[in-house]
Amino acid sequence: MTNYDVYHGTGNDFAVVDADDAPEKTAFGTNLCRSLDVDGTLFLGIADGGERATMTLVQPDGSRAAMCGNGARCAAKWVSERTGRDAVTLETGAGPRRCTIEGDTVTVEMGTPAFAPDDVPLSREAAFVDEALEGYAITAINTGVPHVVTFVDDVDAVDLAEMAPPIRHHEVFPEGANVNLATAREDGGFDQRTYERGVEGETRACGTGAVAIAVVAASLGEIPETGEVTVSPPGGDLTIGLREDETTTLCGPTERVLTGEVSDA
Ligand SMILES: N[C@@H](CCC[C@H](N)C(=O)O)C(=O)O
Repeated sequence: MTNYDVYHGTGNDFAVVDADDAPEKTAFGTNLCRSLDVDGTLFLGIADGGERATMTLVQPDGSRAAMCGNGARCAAKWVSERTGRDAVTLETGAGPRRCTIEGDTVTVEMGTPAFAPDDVPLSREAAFVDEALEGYAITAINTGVPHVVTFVDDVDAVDLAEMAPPIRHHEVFPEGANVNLATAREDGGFDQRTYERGVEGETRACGTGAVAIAVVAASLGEIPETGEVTVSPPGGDLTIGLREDETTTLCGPTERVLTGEVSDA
């Protein structure tokens, strides 16, 4: 039997498994996603007494994602509950990500987002900034994984399940893209809805997507280039920090919802 915990970060939910307990990750992680109906399985390997941990995300379709903002928040909370530490560096496919834990609130250093075609990646040599694609004005960015952001009058008035797949699978994105809708609110924040690659559907929150919305909004002159902005997916509020050195942070609540065990067979 293998033990697991289920956490969510603003409604983005994950099974969390000790990497040492699961020699095979892809089939095991995919099956766990499907049986628990969660957005991903995180395999975590604590190292250096809890100073560091490796993080591998297996998604419901069997794919692996280099980075996951809400997954990183849940992972840091899981490590903290085992080590008693209030900080951990997660080794992700997108590089090391320092996380700090204060009670149930976790902040992740999300690094520097990139618009360059090789970084997103794009199958062309020019960045994709506020340009029409499949009927929407979109901007493409990598915040650890590829994202598309489009600003609309009302995120809830759009049929995300219908509009997102042609963009998510468009040939201009050789590795695909997560698709984010954003609506500016009068309080300076943004409403968010995200269709996620790997889940192949809408999730209740996406951390790398929230960072993408804030950074794209700043780059288009919609909000100041530095400071904090609240981005609100259906699952709650996320605080995005935009720094002068162009690095970003993601902060929000986490919650452990259940603990269980599953047969390895
Ligand atoms: N939910 C995540 C993003 C997970 C990765 C994404 N589905 C992909 O395949 O790129 C987040 O909180 O950032």
